[in-house]
Amino acid sequence: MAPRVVLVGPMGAGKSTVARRLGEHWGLGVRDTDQDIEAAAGKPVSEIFVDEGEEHFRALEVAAVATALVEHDGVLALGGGAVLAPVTQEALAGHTVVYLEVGVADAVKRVGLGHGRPLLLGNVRARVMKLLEERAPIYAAVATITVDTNGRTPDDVAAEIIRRVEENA
Ligand SMILES: Nc1ncnc2c1ncn2[C@@H]1O[C@H](COP(=O)(O)OP(=O)(O)OP(=O)(O)O)[C@@H](O)[C@H]1O
Ligand SMILES: O=C(O)C1=C[C@@H](O)[C@@H](O)[C@H](O)C1
Ligand SMILES: [Mg+2]
Repeated sequence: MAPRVVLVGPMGAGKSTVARRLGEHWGLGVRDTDQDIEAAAGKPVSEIFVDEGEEHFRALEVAAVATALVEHDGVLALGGGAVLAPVTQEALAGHTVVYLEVGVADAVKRVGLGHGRPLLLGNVRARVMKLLEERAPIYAAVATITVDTNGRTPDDVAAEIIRRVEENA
C-alpha cells in the first residue's frame, strides 16, 4: 500500500487545501500528517511546540510520516517541515511526491498573521523568506513533480497535478 500522491511544500503552499481537491476528484481518502499528530496528542501543533518543543514535534512527525506512507493509499499531505528529516527524505524515495512551489508574496498572503503556525511567530514575512530559502532545494530534491502555485487557484493547481500524475501512471 502506498499513497497515490504525497504533497510537500512550505506553509501556505496549499498542501491541505489541494489534497482535499485531489481526494474528491479521485474518490480517495485524504490524510494530513499535522492532523494525525494533533489527533494523537489531543492538541494543536502550536501547543505541542509550546509544551514539548519543536524537537519533540519533529520526532512525532518522523513517526507519523513513516506510518502514513505504509498505511495510507490515498492523498497524503505532509507538514511543511517534514522533509527536513533525512530519514523522511529516504522514506519518500519511490513515491510520487508533488512539490507545491510558492514564492514569498503568495505564501505571506495565504498564511495571513500565521495563526497556528508557530515557526512564523514574530515577523511573518521575514520568517517565510528564510524558510523558503533554506527549504526550497530540499523540496525540489524529494519531489518527482513540481507545480508552481503562484497566482493560481487551488482548483487550477489540483487540475495540473491530476493531469501530470495520470500522464506518469
Ligand atoms: N493556490 C491558492 N491560491 C490562493 N489561496 C490558497 C491557495 N492554496 C491554498 N490557499 C489558501 O492558503 C491558506 C493556506 O493553505 P493550506 O492550509 O492548504 O496550506 P498548507 O500548505 O497545508 O500549510 P501548512 O504547512 O501550514 O499546513 C488557506 O487559507 C488556503 O485556503
Ligand atoms: O514548516 C514547518 O516547519 C511547519 C509546518 C506546519 O505544517 C506544521 O507542521 C508546523 O507548524 C511546522
Ligand atoms: Mg497543511
